[in-house]
Amino acid sequence: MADVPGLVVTGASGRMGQMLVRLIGASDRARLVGAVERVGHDWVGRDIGVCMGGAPMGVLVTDDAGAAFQGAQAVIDFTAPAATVAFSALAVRAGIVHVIGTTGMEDADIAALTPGGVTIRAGNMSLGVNLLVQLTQRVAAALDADWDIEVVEAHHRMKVDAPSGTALMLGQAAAAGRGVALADVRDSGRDGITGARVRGDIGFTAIRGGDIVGEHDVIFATEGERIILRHLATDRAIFARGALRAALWGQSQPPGAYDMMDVLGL
Ligand SMILES: NC(=O)C1=CN([C@@H]2O[C@H](COP(=O)(O)OP(=O)(O)OC[C@H]3O[C@@H](n4cnc5c(N)ncnc54)[C@H](OP(=O)(O)O)[C@@H]3O)[C@@H](O)[C@H]2O)C=CC1
Ligand SMILES: O=C(O)C1=N[C@H](C(=O)O)C[C@H](O)C1
Repeated sequence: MADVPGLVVTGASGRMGQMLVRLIGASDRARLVGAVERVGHDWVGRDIGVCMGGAPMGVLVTDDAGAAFQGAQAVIDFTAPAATVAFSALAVRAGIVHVIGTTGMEDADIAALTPGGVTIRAGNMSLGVNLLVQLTQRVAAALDADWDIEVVEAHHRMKVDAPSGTALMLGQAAAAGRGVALADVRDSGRDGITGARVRGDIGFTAIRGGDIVGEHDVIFATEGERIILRHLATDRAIFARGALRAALWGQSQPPGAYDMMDVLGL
């Protein structure tokens, strides 16, 4: 196993962190060499496998990301925007691939990522959603603005950002298909006397409840008919598998900023 890439998982106690630790632990194409949590987290200093309620995995949770990255080949990072920006500098310094699943990143966060390394960032790492992004762009390109475009997403009650990263990917694809910038046509969070829909706008609606893993509809609605493109995620493993694939793919890439379309060859 020593000849397969060593991976670090940040936010190791999180929903995605634990999913990734399990996936990497069971993989024969990568090995887990680090698990990072924030300073003061009660898992720090303990074996990650035991913390997750299983057998020891021989990796102690650390709050020292810089040390964890040294000697690894990649870090898989599903945390929060400020943490991801900080991990970016440490990943480039350590010369390792940075796979970023974190969503809710503003333009300023993206601009603050440290250049010079291999960075793979996507608001959704699943094959299905990345195909849906392409379909959305094609359908939007085929239809004119008589067709209203609405993106509806649903997630679990603990999600902190809206619209979801996936919804924004889909909105950007629809805007690209139409040949417009999403920032010019984005309509999020209707409430009250909103007035009639503006022709050409792309609307976003976010539902939050229970344990919904992630659901996305792109609705194209016109007089007398509707087209709905839909992706339903029922298992977070789809995101973890995509992230592991990205970390392995990144090992043979020159420095640059990549996304899952690059990884999947779409
Ligand atoms: N791109 C994709 O395919 C997917 C993206 N996501 C995104 O991934 C992110 C995480 O989602 P999820 O796992 O559900 O969220 P969780 O809240 O369950 O996990 C986030 C983890 O990151 C930790 N964290 C936050 N800040 C730091 C820090 N400074 N240092 C170390 N650890 C830190 C949190 O610790 P603490 O609890 O102490 O705050 C927590 O353990 C979200 O942005 C989500 O939208 C999710 C699924 C798929
Ligand atoms: O927070 C989540 O859970 C998810 N986040 C991503 C997003 O914001 O789109 C991907 C997936 O939908 C799950």
